[in-house]
Amino acid sequence: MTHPRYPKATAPSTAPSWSALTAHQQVISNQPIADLFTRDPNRAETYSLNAAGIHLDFAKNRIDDAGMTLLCQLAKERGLAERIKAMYQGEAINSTEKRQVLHVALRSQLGDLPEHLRDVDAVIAQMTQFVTAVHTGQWRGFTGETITDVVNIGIGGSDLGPNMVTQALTPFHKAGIRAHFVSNVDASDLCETLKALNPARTLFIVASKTFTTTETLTNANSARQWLLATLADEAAVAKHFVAVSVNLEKVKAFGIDANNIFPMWDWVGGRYSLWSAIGLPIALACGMDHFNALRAGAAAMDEHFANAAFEQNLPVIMAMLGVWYINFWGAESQAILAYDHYLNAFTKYIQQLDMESNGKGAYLHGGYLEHHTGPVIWGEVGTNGQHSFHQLLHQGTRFVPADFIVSLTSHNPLSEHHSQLFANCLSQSRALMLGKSEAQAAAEFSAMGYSADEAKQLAHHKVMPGNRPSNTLVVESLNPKTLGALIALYEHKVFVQSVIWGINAFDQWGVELGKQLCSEIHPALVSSAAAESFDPSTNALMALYKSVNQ
Ligand SMILES: O=P(O)(O)OC[C@H]1O[C@](O)(CO)[C@@H](O)[C@@H]1O
Repeated sequence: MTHPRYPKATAPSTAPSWSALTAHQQVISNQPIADLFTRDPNRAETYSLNAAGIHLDFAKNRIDDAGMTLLCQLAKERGLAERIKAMYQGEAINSTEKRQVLHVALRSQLGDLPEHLRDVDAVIAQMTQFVTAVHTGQWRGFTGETITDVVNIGIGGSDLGPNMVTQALTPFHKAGIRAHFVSNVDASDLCETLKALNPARTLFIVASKTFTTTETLTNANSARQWLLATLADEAAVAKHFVAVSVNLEKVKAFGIDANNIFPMWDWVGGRYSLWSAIGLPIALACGMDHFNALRAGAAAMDEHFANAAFEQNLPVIMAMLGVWYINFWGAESQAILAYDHYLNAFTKYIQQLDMESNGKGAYLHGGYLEHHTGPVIWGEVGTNGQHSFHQLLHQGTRFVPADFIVSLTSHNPLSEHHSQLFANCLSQSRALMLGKSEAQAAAEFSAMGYSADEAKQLAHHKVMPGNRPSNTLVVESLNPKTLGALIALYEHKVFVQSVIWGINAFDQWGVELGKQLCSEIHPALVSSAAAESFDPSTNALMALYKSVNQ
């Protein structure tokens, strides 16, 4: 990466531990992970930590004590302790947007909040009242029917978090109410969702921090038309639409009753907002008690993150191992492999959290980076991924660190399903670590009856290099509390990495250009005039669209 300006002063490579880590990587690069267990019989124990109901086993990593010490030293040299304090104390650490970053305040337990954040309690109280009213049938639709279906209309942080958590907490859903999520401007998303719904029993939540997001406003307008097509009275909107936003004026202009607005604040980033009223669909699906337990789980992780020494700090350890692989081993991606079907949407959620936060190329105080930042996040629930892309994890030429996530117990204890699932999870991390040597592979072919020559030749195709690192995160049970802690763990991991890299994890200017261009392209696309003012490729593709749509 070559950029014209590069301020050496803020580069992480100027930290004394950086060059020591570069040298240490050379020392350790030929060391099999399995040998680290031989050298240190207590490794499984010493490379495991527990906090907020989460057990982290990071023993299957290409790191030793000296390396861990250097990584923690790097965190210290980059001023991590001060940055954590600055975030918790409400300094405007989102400096490019001049904003505080206070998602941590959203999970403070009631009564804990300083004066200027008391609004959080007020919104939680408003949510509690509303959720109770919907659940008890006190809140009814325009024709007097109770609400059976809630449709959250939002995108990005106003969709991925609540959507993922609502799915993950399916075993905790209340009977009689279903949550749906519409995010895509593709009408198929909205139309397919509405197909099975009765307008008289449907409540829409328009979730948009800014209330300017085109996809959300387009979907909300179409949802309102769908509602009014049946209920045929503008007054129905007040009984079927609520909104969550910072932008109260824009919500009112849309026609949503002032009493139906759940406020949020500019100090909550979209991808960190599921703890605010953006979590309303979670609370409606599961009840306020479970929503508060989710917040409490996150609060327990917040406390651990703020107080534990770096050497025992789960988010710090995971973040520094990520830095180790990205900046010293050349890893370009990170697999998130949840062995829990309820975490089906977890990787997608982490994609926004990590990639929108740390997909950056400039230093916090200006100047371009000369080192890599956030990885490509990808993955799928186990065991499904095993029959799809794990081939690449095991034998591909790429180096992909993986996080395995698994529960000790199942919400559906059916015959041997859970033991099979758990065994598969352990087998994958073990296979990644151990691999298979050429001699082992050849012996397997010989045992199958191949000649010595054939066995030798075919062996290459069965060789697995091994030494592919992974973390394993274990919870006793996937419940609101452990899920809250798990999400907060990843939030803080991402923040720690941003501090090491010297970037701002809390802005997202990179998404703006596409929005700007769309505001130019869309009017030209629907105009009858030929599009000629764009690049030739774009002009030609617009002409193609117009040839069938006009
Ligand atoms: O809640 P809003 O303002 O509609 O924004 C939705 C999403 O759009 C983004 O700005 C990116 O396009 C995300 O950061 C945000 O979560």
